[in-house]
Amino acid sequence: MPASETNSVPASAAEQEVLLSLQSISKTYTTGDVKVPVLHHVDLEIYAREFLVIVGPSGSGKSTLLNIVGGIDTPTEGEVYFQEQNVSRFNEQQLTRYRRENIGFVFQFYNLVQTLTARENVIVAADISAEPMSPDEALELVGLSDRAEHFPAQLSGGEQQRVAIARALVKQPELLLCDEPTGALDLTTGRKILGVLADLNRELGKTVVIITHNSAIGQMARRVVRIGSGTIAEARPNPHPISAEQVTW
Ligand SMILES: Nc1ncnc2c1ncn2[C@@H]1O[C@H](COP(=O)(O)OP(=O)(O)OP(=O)(O)O)[C@@H](O)[C@H]1O
Repeated sequence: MPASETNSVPASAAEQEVLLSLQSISKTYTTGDVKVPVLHHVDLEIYAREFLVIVGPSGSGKSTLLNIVGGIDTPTEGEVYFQEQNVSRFNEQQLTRYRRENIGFVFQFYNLVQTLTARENVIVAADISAEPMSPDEALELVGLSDRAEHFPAQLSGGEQQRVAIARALVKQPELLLCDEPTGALDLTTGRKILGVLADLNRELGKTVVIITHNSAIGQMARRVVRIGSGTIAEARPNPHPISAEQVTW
């Protein structure tokens, strides 16, 4: 695969369709009298069908940002627009529907239900979705059809992460949000998972956002956003993204 085909974000700015927009987002956690300011007036646009990597050190606010994008958390100030909808004004019920219909989450430690097989983990997600794809198709897309009847404990870390990706994907969401998806994996397995995500971006046109402290992963994206101390320190185009197999750390 040529490096230029590693993701499908449009080459020219004029073609870029904004899928989600964060407008002056601030977040302060309050526990009793203690206030922890985490995000400070963050502006960020996520483009439809892009493969975006957000990098930053531990504690810089990456997960908080991703949780706000995904409707798991709400900002203290600012607006979140998904297409034309103001997500930051949604009530709990609307947020639940927003997450179910539009967002697939992939976490560092997979978060699978241990008592369910791979297929059943995917079926649970399909069952609460408006227009799911078939669970078997989702497992096939991540190359795990032959392990569908296995329980998480019978699968390697990389295989469990594939199940988690299938579970995120089965809902047919527009946006896949991945929080340190390779954080618990070795380099070889991590590359395979990144390859699966790049394929879903390129072949199905899914918008993929990866947050990570691992700046090497940024080399795969056409655009890398660097977050530091709760602000966007840099948003940099990468004209020569590399493929997942070429990433090294
Ligand atoms: N619910 C919460 N209540 C209070 N403080 C919180 C809460 N969630 C996160 N924080 C604080 O916000 C800051 C940013 O956390 P966040 O998890 O967003 O960072 P991160 O960049 O994802 O870090 P890491 O890479 O270590 O996961 C940290 O100082 C954290 O302690």
